[in-house]
Amino acid sequence: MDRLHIKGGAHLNGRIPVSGAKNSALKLMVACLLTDQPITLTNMPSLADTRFLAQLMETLGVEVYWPKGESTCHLNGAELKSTIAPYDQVRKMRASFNVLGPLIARSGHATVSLPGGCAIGARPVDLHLQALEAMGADLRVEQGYVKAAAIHGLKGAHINFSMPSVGATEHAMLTATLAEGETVLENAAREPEIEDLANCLNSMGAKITGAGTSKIRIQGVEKLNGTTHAVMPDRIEAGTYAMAAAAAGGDVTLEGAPVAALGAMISKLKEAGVTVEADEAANTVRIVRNGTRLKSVNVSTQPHPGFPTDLQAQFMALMSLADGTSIIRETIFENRFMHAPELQRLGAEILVRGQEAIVKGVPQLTGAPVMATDLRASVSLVIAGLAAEGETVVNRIYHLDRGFERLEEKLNACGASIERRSGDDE
Ligand SMILES: CC(=O)N[C@H]1[C@@H](OP(=O)(O)OP(=O)(O)OC[C@H]2O[C@@H](n3ccc(=O)[nH]c3=O)[C@H](O)[C@@H]2O)O[C@H](CO)[C@@H](O)[C@@H]1O
Ligand SMILES: C=C(OP(=O)(O)O)C(=O)O
Repeated sequence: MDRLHIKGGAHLNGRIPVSGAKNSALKLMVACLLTDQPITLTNMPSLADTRFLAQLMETLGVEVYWPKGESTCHLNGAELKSTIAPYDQVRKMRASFNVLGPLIARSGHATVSLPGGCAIGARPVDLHLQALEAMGADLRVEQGYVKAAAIHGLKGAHINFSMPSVGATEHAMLTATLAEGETVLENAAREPEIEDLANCLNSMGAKITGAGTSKIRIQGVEKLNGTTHAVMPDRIEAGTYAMAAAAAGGDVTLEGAPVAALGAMISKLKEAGVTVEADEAANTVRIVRNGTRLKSVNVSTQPHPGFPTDLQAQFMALMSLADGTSIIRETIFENRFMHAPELQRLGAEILVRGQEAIVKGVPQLTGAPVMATDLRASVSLVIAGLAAEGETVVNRIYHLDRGFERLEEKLNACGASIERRSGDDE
């Protein structure tokens, strides 16, 4: 298993290009199931998750042309050959479950394994299933699979989500594009990736309005066309590198950053005493911290436009070094503090009480062997390792490879010292 050896203590200086967003790319790939015409996605991040989903697409009969090292992915679902998404190809990530509705819309039936993804909470799929049932799908859950059929086709429906769910909103929106009549989604999630998906679907001929607000209307159409669409930049990757620069110190400019989507993160960094220069026209964010100690800041994760749960672990690494005590509340997932005991190995002082972590900042962290437990937890350990004195070894980095493209290369280009080695955990 690969691990990262990080020599901490160096300031980061330079420019980091932001890759396409994993959480957008995955749902955009699923959209190819809705049409028999080719879809071309540019700015595609080459990640374990996107490559793995490409394999599931191939199992379903989609022709995928995406050479290694290229950021353009061609998907052609002219003829689907299967409507079964097997356990082994769905269990590793959340987004793969979103093939269920599109397969029903396209073929009238589907059998899809219950999903996996980061182990950060119970993560039920009840809202996904309720939305599909409201559109007329008959569903049974048997032996870990959802078996679905819509003998009379899918019909538009009025769906009022009991909580905003990113995955359920996207799933319902994808499915409703080909349902008969109008679908209205109330209390929909407002994450920017939902807007990205709606823009792509509209360019395929869908009729979606309101994406990015809590009320989305989808007027079903008979057929969708192919398209070419650029995946939006990854706000979580951008936020992660912003926090890495803030923790290690230095002067880093993020290039191709989705500035408008980073509002909550930028204001928290500023509160912590970091200089942040965001330029929306140039799509850049400059992060500067030289010498001054970070200030402690409280944060509570919230659905967009609030502070994202996918940046909570990274912010905890940062607050481990702040002057004072900060309270970090996780309100989206019930088990997303697994990085706390690992950060403690580096000398962080963190007390977890239910949904709150109380972080008492220390002046200096010290390198140690740690273990990655999920995607964002892993990268929080990289951030802490960059700021720590001495060597940190992050074991089990396959989690990291799910969501960060060329992480060592990007950080080393700014002066970090990160080396990937294979072999047993240390
Ligand atoms: C691939 C992808 O895009 N993953 C992101 C997506 O996950 P995902 O789409 O899984 O997250 P959701 O927004 O659905 O989850 C939010 C909350 O709703 C709950 N819930 C969700 C669905 C459901 O049917 N029933 C239910 O109770 C979840 O357990 C969680 O407590 O949004 C999360 C919240 O921004 C991010 O952390 C993930 O990185
Ligand atoms: C939680 C994440 O991914 P997934 O939803 O696939 O588990 C994430 O990207 O942080």
